Amino acid sequence: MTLDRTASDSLPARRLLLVHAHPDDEVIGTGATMAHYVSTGAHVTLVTCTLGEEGEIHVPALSQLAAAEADQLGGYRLVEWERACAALGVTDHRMLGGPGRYRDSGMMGLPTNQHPRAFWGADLDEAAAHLVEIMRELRPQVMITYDANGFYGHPDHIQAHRVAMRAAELAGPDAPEKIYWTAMPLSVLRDGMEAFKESENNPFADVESVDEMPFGTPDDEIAARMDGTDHHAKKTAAMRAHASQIPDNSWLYGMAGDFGGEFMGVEYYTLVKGERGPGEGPHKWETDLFAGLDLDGS
Ligand SMILES: CC(=O)N[C@H]1[C@@H](O[C@@H]2[C@H](O)[C@H](O)[C@@H](O)[C@H](O)[C@H]2O)O[C@H](CO)[C@@H](O)[C@@H]1O
Ligand SMILES: [Zn+2]
Repeated sequence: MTLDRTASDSLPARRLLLVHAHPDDEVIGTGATMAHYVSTGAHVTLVTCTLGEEGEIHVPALSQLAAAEADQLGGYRLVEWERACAALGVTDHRMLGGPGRYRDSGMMGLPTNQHPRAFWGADLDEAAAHLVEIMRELRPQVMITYDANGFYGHPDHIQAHRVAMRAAELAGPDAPEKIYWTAMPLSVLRDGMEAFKESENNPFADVESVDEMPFGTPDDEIAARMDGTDHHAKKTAAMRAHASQIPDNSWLYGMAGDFGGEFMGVEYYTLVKGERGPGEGPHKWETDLFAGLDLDGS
């Protein structure tokens, strides 16, 4: 079967697709990876599934935009999201089904999960079809999304995982050859707990052990370590674009500042589809998500 030539013929040889739930997830979990691949000439496509309408607001002057007030936070976060993508150098950023198609479901168990447009209640195949269309257009070789728990259990993250994986099933020959899920090695979590012990803004303050965290992956189950410390400043600038969600006193800035690039500029992944390419270190972690792919014919 010969495929209709798609837009991908005119795109760079390496094409990366990321599927995230809300504006700001892209930078927190994968900002350095995105900046790295943009800077090395790959085509990076970000698909975000909701506008983040149910988010908290950490800028007092914007408090009336909240869902329970003027319900305008989604439109505001769309602009933050575009500015964050610009800071990372990402020009291809899309909302799944178009801006406003799927609504932020709120935290698990809240009544907002039942909103008629809540992403959590979306029809899986209908939502996946929007992503299949993008896969057919771009034929990305690599896709990044979350694990089945959505990394930390948020319903929109779980649904983003389900939609991304379903689309990869439906896309057939246009599906990504390699699929990664965002992850945090237990060794890094432990080091982070230790490093933050004396910090006044300690995100681990209420945690006795990493086993209490909703995320954490044994080091030998991690497949890739993306060192984007060269892009640590872009990631920080992109975080600042999400000011309604990431306040100036956020512990994330503490990570970026006090603990250097390891916590902010390095991002980790498990590999759930495709062959692992050559790697480095005791666990042979890949340092390139396109490692091992034949990019000539793709
Ligand atoms: C990083 C992320 O996924 N943020 C989501 C999340 O935000 C949390 C929510 O506001 C919660 O009430 C806070 O206690 C928690 O600190 C926040 O991380 O959920 C929001 C609502 O669905 C979502 O808009 C936000 O992007
Ligand atoms: Zn999120």
